[in-house]
Amino acid sequence: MSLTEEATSQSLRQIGGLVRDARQHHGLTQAQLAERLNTSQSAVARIEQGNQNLTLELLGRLSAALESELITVGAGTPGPVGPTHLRVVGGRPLQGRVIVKSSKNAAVALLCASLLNRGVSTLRNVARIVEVERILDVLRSIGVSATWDETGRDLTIAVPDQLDLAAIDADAARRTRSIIMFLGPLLHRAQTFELPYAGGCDLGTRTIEPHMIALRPFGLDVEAHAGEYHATVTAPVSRDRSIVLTERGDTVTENALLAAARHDGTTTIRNASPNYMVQDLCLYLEQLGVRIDGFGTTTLVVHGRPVLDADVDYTPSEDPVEAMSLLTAGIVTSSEVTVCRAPIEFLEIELAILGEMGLGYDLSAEYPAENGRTRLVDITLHPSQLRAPIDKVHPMPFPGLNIDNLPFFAVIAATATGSTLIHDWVYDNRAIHLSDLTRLGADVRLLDPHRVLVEGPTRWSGAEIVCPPALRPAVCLLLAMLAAKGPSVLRNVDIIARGYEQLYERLVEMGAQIEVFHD
Ligand SMILES: CC(=O)N[C@H]1[C@@H](OP(=O)(O)OP(=O)(O)OC[C@H]2O[C@@H](n3ccc(=O)[nH]c3=O)[C@H](O)[C@@H]2O)O[C@H](CO)[C@@H](O)[C@@H]1O
Ligand SMILES: C=C(OP(=O)(O)O)C(=O)O
Repeated sequence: MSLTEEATSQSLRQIGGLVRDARQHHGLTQAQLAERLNTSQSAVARIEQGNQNLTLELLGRLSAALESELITVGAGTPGPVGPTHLRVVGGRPLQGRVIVKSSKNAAVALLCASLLNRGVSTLRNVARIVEVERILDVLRSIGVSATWDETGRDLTIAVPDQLDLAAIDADAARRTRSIIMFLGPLLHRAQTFELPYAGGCDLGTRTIEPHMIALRPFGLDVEAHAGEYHATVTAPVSRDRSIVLTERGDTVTENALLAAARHDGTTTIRNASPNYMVQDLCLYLEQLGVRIDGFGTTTLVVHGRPVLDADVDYTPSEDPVEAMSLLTAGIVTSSEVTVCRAPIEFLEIELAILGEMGLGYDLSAEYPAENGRTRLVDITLHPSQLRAPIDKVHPMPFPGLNIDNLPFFAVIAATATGSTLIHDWVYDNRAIHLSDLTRLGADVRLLDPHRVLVEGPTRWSGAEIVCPPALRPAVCLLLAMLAAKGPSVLRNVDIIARGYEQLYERLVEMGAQIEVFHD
């Protein structure tokens, strides 16, 4: 063996060791990692033993599958590296068409809902995002079989009769708030159980009290201590009941639906959220045989069935927040682009405000999403001179301006002439992150933790910024960098993968100049 061959083989063994450690850290078997990579278990075994030549492409897929950039190939020496960064050269118009992917928030609700089904749930066209992988890790850790098909888009989920809740992947669970939606399905399966605290983005305190109130009529009592929710299902439950949600929250409505689905009787949920992810969940539950009256309204009447056992096939709808992100990319770069498959019902208020601000756009005829209910359109943007809206921009539970779409209005307002007041009454810590836009030349003043005043138009300039620990504000910075002439660097962008699939690649396809790099 020559010296070069010796060095290569040593490098491959080192990489193999890193892959094995990372895989075990994630609690994955070789077969599970193989599934994520779309390869065979024997190929993973060869990689871990250092007996497999590695292309850059395979290294990239390994890093994505293991949720972290473990390996870099620089100057011939592999070694551990830190987070992912972006180098952006902005000021270039985008062009062409971009297709909106299916939603993160429906995907996580449907994954939790699959716990209700004794049959096999096939979920199609599921977003390949870290948030989905986290819930899948948790499901697999308790014994659920979840398999991607060979296209990597469709998931088959089969739940065993007995779940191994003691083996729950607490690390994955703590990194997502959606774990809270295990409560509704699990209260039918165990009299006592523990779940790790729900986590997620740093948006300030997010109460789970409405969930406790909504699930109490189903006999659920939860005590929180030592990093865990200790759940007991004891109280006797009546056949028919009416629940009034104290907040019209999305996941609390979903939790109430999940609990009601297997309750033998009728549950009326008042002040329910009719938002997009709730609608997807209702449609899936209907396929499981649960009748739900009031679809798309704030009063849902659920006719539960104690046993849900059906092989179902469901495709969640397109993500309105992704659509808003892509629209914002087009608006702030003054581009003529078409955002295809946008769920119009969940963007109407956003578009009405943008129309008032002077945005020119055309809508195609409506067509149905795969779920048969959600109305989609293609939105073509025309470069427009924007003016600030007369009234403040503020979110409301649906039907209102989507809370997750609000941050994008800060970037858009910065390109408009005049001052825009943005009022995020919802999250304590989200508006604060928008003040990072000043680093790119915007005039964004934080009036208090919930209100920012944006004065436009902005002469954007490039800068180097570290991503805030919040998904949407992080994407807002990236989009502002697309508007800023010259180079920018956005550091620690891994949080974006929590909710967006191939965002950079798709923006690059539209003409953006974005390069991924590591230290
Ligand atoms: C997985 C998922 O689906 N996540 C979405 C869901 O989270 P989720 O349903 O978990 O949202 P929260 O329950 O945290 O609600 C968001 C905030 O709004 C407040 N609140 C909500 C409703 C209401 O009527 N009154 C009220 O005050 C809550 O107290 C909280 O501070 O809804 C949020 C608000 O749309 C979105 O940002 C999240 O993307
Ligand atoms: C706040 C968000 O999501 P989550 O509820 O998953 O934290 C979001 O999608 O912006």
